[in-house]
Amino acid sequence: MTNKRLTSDPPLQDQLRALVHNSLGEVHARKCDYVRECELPLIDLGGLMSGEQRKKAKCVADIAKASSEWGFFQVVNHGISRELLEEMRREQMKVFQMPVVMENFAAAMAKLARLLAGVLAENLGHPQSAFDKICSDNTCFLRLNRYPKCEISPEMIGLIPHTDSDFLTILYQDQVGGLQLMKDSKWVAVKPHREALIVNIGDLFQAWSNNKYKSVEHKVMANTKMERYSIAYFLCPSYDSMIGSCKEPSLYKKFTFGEFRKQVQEDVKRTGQKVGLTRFLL
Ligand SMILES: O=C(O)CCC(=O)C(=O)O
Ligand SMILES: [Fe+2]
Repeated sequence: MTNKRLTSDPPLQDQLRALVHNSLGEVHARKCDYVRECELPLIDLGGLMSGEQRKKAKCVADIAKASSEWGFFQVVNHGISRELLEEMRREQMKVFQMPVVMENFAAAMAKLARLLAGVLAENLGHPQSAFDKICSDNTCFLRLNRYPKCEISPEMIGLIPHTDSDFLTILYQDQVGGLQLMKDSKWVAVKPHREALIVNIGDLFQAWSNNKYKSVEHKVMANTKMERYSIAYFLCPSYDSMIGSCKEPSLYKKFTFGEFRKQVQEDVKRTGQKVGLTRFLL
């Protein structure tokens, strides 16, 4: 993730600048005509709703006239409240700010994920930078999860049991709860902590660490009263990165992240389930 991408607002500003620059010659080559401001035909739609036939007919005639003479018109008394329009505008502005916030968030998560992966690598006698080169901003990603409430049953699954196909995941969850993980062959529910982010080891770290670190099955149960939101950041290597074991004898065959993903996708397609790391056991 480059600084350029972070500071560019709108995101494609550089490309836009080049485009404008290239087309400027063309614009100046044409004669610069004076553009007059106009007032579009303004139609009061109150007439349409009125019980008075005469007013209604006048309104219809105005619409038809503007449609044939201008092909454009503006309407007032249209029935859409100012509050709704303004609320929508505020939401629109948020949507357009979203990519910038997301990029900043992903960059901060990436830094933390790399720090933790480095510490775990060092603990097994490898340099802290073991994953710096192979982890790629192009394959790391954010997943924005929403779990609607389910009033019918507290047993409703929000996200099926799975392990994560990455090195390490960082999860920012709200206070609703619902995340469960396998501990000593039993499901346990994670108690939300307002200040804390959750970190879990993924399949690639389990393979790299030769089973020292565990990629544990987890799932999400839907809440009966509240919807739940979480954001997960997945630290992944580039697809051609070879994932070997950090020590011999290795329990797993060597594989690239690309091969691993392909195998997972094929298994899911064929059996409806992820088989995961056991596919690569020696
Ligand atoms: O929402 C959660 O708590 C977990 C999400 C998760 O496991 C995932 O996105 O892989
Ligand atoms: Fe997960």
